[in-house]
Amino acid sequence: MTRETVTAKQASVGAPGIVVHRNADVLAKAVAARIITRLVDAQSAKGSASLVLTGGTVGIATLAAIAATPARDAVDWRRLDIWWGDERFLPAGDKERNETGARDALLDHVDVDPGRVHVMRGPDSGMTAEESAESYAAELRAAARPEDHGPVPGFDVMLLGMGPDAHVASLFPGMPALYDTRPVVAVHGSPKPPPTRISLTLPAIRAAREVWVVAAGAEKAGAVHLALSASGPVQVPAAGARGRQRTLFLLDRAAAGKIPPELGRLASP
Ligand SMILES: O=C(O)[C@H](O)[C@@H](O)[C@H](O)[C@H](O)COP(=O)(O)O
Repeated sequence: MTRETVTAKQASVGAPGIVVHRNADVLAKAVAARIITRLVDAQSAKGSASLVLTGGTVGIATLAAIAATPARDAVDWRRLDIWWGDERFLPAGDKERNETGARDALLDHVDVDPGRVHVMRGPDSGMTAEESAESYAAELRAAARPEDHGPVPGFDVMLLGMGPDAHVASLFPGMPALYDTRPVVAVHGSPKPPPTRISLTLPAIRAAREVWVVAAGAEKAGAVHLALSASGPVQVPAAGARGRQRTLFLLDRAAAGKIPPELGRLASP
């Protein structure tokens, strides 16, 4: 696995770390290995772990890479809480749901505890999108502990795909969800179909111990550049995606093509 990392300058406290891989396939496999290690460490330290999943090509490819590696058996899947950063507001089983993609890629192939797989409900639940968002917020609040200091649990790892417009989850530039202080909101009029979604907001994203933004392809390079520069999160939502303890941008070379010079040169061209 070829990995180029930005110079040590980038590793300053608070600044996102950047790790660049040869291509999207190596990226997915490398993120899979990183997730497995992080979950094993968390379970060793505190007996359980929590992982927030994302939709999108890299997000789902990463889950498939986890399923494909024997190292997946190092994770105690029964002691893992699984959440979503966003969901398309579609009926359970719809192939366009992020949940369906995650189940097909990984969750149906490992021994998860169904009671610890926290899905964002669709219209088949009888709830409106707003009610589904409120229901998910209540589930998050019930899972939060005193040490989390808020209504959202301190997720060990939150995976976030990123769009070419620098959206993360279903937080699209300039839309009302970016001004919302609640942890979960309904999104209407999403520029990325389908139009109605449920999404964590930036305050909920920032409750995570670690936020890992994963992106591949030249079409993401501009958004990566903006997200790593001094951009405002309303116009560049990925610029607001920061973990309490650590933030990583896990990229392929194409998506890293416009890394700002002030962030250091890639270790090798
Ligand atoms: O519901 C969704 O669509 C995702 O959660 C979304 O945030 C996705 O991760 C990005 O749009 C990147 O998607 P790609 O990796 O397919 O470009």
